[in-house]
Amino acid sequence: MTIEVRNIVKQYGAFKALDNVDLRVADGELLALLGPSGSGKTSLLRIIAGLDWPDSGEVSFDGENALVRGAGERHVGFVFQHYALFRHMSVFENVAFGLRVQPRAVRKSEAQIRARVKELLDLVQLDWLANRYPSQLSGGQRQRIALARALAIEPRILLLDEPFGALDAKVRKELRQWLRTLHEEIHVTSIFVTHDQEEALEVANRVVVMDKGKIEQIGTPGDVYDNPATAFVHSFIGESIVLPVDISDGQVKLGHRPLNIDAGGAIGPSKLFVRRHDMQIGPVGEGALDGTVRRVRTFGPIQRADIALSGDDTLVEIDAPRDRPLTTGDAISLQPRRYRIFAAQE
Ligand SMILES: Nc1ncnc2c1ncn2[C@@H]1O[C@H](COP(=O)(O)OP(=O)(O)OP(=O)(O)O)[C@@H](O)[C@H]1O
Repeated sequence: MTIEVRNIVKQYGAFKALDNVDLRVADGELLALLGPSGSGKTSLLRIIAGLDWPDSGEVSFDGENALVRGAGERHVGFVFQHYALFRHMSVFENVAFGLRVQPRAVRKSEAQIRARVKELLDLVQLDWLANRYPSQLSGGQRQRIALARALAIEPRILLLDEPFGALDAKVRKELRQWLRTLHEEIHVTSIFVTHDQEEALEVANRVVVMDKGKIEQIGTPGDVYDNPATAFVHSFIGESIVLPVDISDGQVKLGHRPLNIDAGGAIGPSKLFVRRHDMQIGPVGEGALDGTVRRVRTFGPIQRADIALSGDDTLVEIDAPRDRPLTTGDAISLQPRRYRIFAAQE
């Protein structure tokens, strides 16, 4: 099932939660909506689900207008962060629920329902928990059952809103892998909302980065990380060093210091973005910036160092491989290996 969203505007009073959003989701995609709190992710998901309506714009599923249908008629499965399972029902009955309440004309027989629930519990690898009650499950198990329940009605679209948000870091990581594998098996068009960039980059085929009700960039995880389209995307995804620069006559200056890097067409007050691991360390005077090492922490294969830049002591945090050991007090130079320059925003 393809989803097409066109020119969606959603206002709450004078506040625009969604400002002309356009999005096309291909059949079988696993798409992440990623953005900071309040960027409009949930508002967009609710409109696609049929739980809310836009002030203007269009939503279609496989080319058919979805806005004329309510949530119940859209054949959409949901999983939310706190998707309360029915406490008084066993795991089996929770998963069976959607099938039991279907209209009589399409309802499956008891034997078919039992077979379908068994199949779903196998799919989420929790068949051994069928007779337990929700209070007897871990948080991660509950979310997997919630997903089995959402899939019971064979939804054409699966919508997940921070499905792992309430779980601890280790369980989240396991469930990410699990969701990806599950999606490869079932291929239902899926959109999941997260504010966690690692989760989005690790799980999704494509990532939609949102800010202030607008889409900033749509791309593969590789695209949004390696080729951020805007300053916002660069600072939101991955850790970056951001330095205010000024560009005139093609020359990039940090304060009064010329940096000897290519301005790439930018003019006037701008921001230089460099990933922490993209700063090459060299002898003083041989890079774009000189500085002094202030502090070094070593973990795993990298050393993270605070460097005070010569001139105004601006501190930048860099990641360097351990084969070039840094010591507090070292005078060094930094040369951006890869960088982007964006016009400074007011
Ligand atoms: N019913 C409502 N009435 C008024 N304002 C609302 C309502 N629902 C959402 N908003 C506002 O719209 C904006 C977008 O909210 P939304 O829930 O879509 O953001 P989000 O990106 O999902 O954020 P979070 O990650 O915190 O859930 C927020 O500023 C929010 O306060």
